[in-house]
Amino acid sequence: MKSDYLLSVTGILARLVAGRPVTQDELSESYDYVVVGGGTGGMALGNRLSEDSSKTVLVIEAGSVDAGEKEIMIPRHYVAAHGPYTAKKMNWNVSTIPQEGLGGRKVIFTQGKTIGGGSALNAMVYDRGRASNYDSWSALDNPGWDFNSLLPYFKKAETFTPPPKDQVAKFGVTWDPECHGTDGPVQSSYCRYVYPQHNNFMDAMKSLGVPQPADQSCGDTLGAYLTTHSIHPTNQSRSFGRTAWYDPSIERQNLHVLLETQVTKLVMSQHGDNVTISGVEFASSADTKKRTVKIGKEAILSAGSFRSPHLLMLSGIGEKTELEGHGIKNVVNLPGVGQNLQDHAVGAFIVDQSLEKVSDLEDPQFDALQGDEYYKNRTGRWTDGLPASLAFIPYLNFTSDPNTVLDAMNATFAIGYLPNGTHHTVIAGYEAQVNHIIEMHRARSTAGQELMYLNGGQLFATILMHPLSRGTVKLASAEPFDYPLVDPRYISHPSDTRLFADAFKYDRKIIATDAMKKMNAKELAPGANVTDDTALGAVAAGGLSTVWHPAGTCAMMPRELGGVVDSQLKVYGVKNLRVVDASVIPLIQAAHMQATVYAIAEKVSSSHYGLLKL
Ligand SMILES: Cc1cc2nc3c(=O)[nH]c(=O)nc-3n(C[C@H](O)[C@H](O)[C@H](O)COP(=O)(O)OP(=O)(O)OC[C@H]3O[C@@H](n4cnc5c(N)ncnc54)[C@H](O)[C@@H]3O)c2cc1C
Repeated sequence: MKSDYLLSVTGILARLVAGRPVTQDELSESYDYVVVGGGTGGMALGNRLSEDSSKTVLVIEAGSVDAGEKEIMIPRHYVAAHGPYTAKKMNWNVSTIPQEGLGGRKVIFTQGKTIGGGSALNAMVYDRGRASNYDSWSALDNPGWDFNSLLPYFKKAETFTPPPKDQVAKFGVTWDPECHGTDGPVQSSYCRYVYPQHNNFMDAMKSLGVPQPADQSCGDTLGAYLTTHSIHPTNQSRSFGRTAWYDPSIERQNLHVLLETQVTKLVMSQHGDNVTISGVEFASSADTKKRTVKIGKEAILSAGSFRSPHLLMLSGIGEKTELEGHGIKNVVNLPGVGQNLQDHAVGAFIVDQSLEKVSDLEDPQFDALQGDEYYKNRTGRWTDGLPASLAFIPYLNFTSDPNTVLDAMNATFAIGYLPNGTHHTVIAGYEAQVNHIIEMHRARSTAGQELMYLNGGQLFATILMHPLSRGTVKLASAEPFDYPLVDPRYISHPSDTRLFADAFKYDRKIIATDAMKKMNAKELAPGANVTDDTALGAVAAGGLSTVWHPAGTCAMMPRELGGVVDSQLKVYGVKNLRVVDASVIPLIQAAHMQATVYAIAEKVSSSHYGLLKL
């Protein structure tokens, strides 16, 4: 075990242990940067910030580090990545509060609690939103966050590998190398196994006028295609926060990672209106003694869309009345904290089709053979298990009634569906967002739904890309080990239900295409007898779930629009505190999350925003 002594910038002689996580007793008294949460954004930051060997960096992660278990690493076991195995130690195991729109049902909300956070448990889809999505961030008064400005950071995080020749020949995959990175830490490649039914899907989509984009990473995501995943192309295993960012940096002597420790509060000093973070408080459990570590330069919250706002509130940053209601002194009155929660809800259309039996991994003998093939050649069904055939479809392309749906989204009416008592600045921010959503739908410059064609076409999953419903994250109590109350308020805006009804009707058009008829595709659910919008909406509500994409709860927007961080991701009213995770996304993009979170971390840790130079 190597050890060393370094002089930190604050002049404190610090004992730094390299090559492994540190224990609480091995911590230095002070670090230049303390990153709270070693998840998707946090571990990327920990890595990038510690590239400068003159800076000391501490990452504090509530979970532990995986040991390369098959449940984490192998695509075939993806479902296990948010199943019982990981539930024991890598998942926060939380649910939403009862959802009014879902008849009081709670939704289980998997959240990673390990190095890599969500990137360790997710379905590995590695994609980007449409250019207009990021351009709308910029238009919400965040200069520098349009697609073209973000593209270099998407590329910086990525090493892209094109599909093998046989896959190109069989499935017509296209790509544009100009839009990809070649030496970033995160691997992006195509799943080695592709269902033969992918071609039926592509043909069906084509016959309905849905094109295949040359490469979705270039800003034009609309259309149907085979997506890339964060998978290592050689060994067909997960590329994520641990493999991409933690493993390559843990040997650095200026980086400390403290595991199984929860940050409980930010320690502040206040002189008049000047608020500075002087340290962070942490503990390994509710029963153990709390300790603190000092901060030389900045604290960075990367605890995810539920826990970053939670920590702000526990520390006195948030809506005054809510905090005081829990006996917490309000240091900065920031009503946007924990508001503006957006998530991608999903509804299912179930299909019976007989082209090929696709669930044969349930046959233990077949599964074992496929396992052997995986370990020997890294091919076969074990390299699948993930969503791969996707279509991003503009709303006006699948609704039968374009004018009515857009009129019903009207921002002036939409604010009536926000939670009672929403602060006027948050309302103003929401109105601005809704206007952007309507504009993107009208111009067909974004997707209304992502259609996932799963298990070779046995399940069509509709994911609502731009929800108008907004939820909240609130304190359950002032006790830091009590998980906050998560209320996504699914389908609280009626337009969201309407989109699911429109999508189900469109699914019926898909299975009526010649390409699907060849597979004898037949609707199993909702069922042909369910036809009117109200009944289809009720079916959607009955089965509605999440694809675990919470965002927006520490939104990057002006303060007068309910924003929590400015366009440098600095928390308003505090001198040296940033948030770098999915919570800063002001308006959720029509895409999955991880590539965007990495791009955010890459951008903020580049010299552009001066984080490294402060
Ligand atoms: C099951 C599942 C499937 C998904 N599928 C996909 C997909 O296919 N593609 C995609 O792009 N996205 C997917 N996502 C979403 C994506 O993974 C997340 O949006 C992304 O990982 C969020 O990154 P983050 O940095 O905001 O938070 P996280 O990665 O969740 O990181 C937060 C970290 O902070 C830690 N933490 C929290 N509180 C504290 C505290 N008080 N003290 C110390 N540490 C703390 C947590 O343990 C966690 O490690 C999926 C997510 C899930 C859960």
